[in-house]
Amino acid sequence: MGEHGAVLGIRRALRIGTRTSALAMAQARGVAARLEEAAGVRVDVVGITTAGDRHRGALSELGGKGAFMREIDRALLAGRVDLAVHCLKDVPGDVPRPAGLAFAAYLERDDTADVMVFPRASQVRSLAGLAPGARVGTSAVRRRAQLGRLRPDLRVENLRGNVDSRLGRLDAGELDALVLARAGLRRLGIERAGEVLDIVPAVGAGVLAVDCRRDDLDVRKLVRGLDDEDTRQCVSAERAMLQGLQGHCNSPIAGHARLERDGRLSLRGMVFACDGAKSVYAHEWSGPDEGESLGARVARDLLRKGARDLIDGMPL
Ligand SMILES: NCc1[nH]cc(CCC(=O)O)c1CC(=O)O
Repeated sequence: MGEHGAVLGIRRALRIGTRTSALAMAQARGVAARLEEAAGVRVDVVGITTAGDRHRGALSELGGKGAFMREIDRALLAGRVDLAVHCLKDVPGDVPRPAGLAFAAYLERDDTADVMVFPRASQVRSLAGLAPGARVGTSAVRRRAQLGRLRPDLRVENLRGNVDSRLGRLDAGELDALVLARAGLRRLGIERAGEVLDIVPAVGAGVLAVDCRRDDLDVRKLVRGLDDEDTRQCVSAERAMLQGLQGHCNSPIAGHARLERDGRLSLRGMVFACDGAKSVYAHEWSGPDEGESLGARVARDLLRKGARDLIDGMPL
């Protein structure tokens, strides 16, 4: 047993709670493997079905917020699991996280690109190649709005469900194209040629966050070893912007922070009307370690430019 085995006392194995989708399980297994290697403890993955996964209808019927997290938060707080792995992109910005939990690590950011993929049988391989009025599947209003700006003629259809079932419906000919995160496809080991879309990513895109009980200092210390400092800086800015905008889990909001070569943080934020016909944009810089105030500043600028009406104009 490694150095941390002793630190963890009598706990000979740690349990990671996560959603049961193939993507969530693959992500959690990746984190488990890294922890096992770093700490020499056994790490098991426990799949937890959430209300959001069980529910087939519109998410608004569940009250929207946190439908994919509540059961996992409870399991973690109750000690049924010791850790949880979340796509930061899916963590709502308008509901506070439970006070007893803390993100102990943000893994190094993966790809943030949104890609358009096409049916295997189709000859079309680009957004520009789609026929007028072609059907494109996505459930994210951020993607819908930005597609509307690029190709207002497309028929964007609301499509929920896991990546595999979406691709199945695409290949079955129900849709002419689908927009997905390239990071998700990579983590699932799915090879599909697609076109990277020139759209602004979601807040937290491509970032996995590892959640722990706040008072579980042994585990927090161990998990902190997986934290990527540059990613933490960027997400602190993006999340502060989202909080400043009180964005919900499916708001028409895009935000992307980067660390410039000179060490400054840069944050671009955009808020759209649902068809993309209107939008507001802000881009600001700050020194390093000033992500929170940078995010607040960009949010204020967007609100001053009319973001509130665009966000509230969206049905949840
Ligand atoms: N809402 C689903 C979701 N949450 C995170 C990812 C992909 C990985 C990431 O961006 O962290 C996906 C799949 C997708 O949007 O295609």
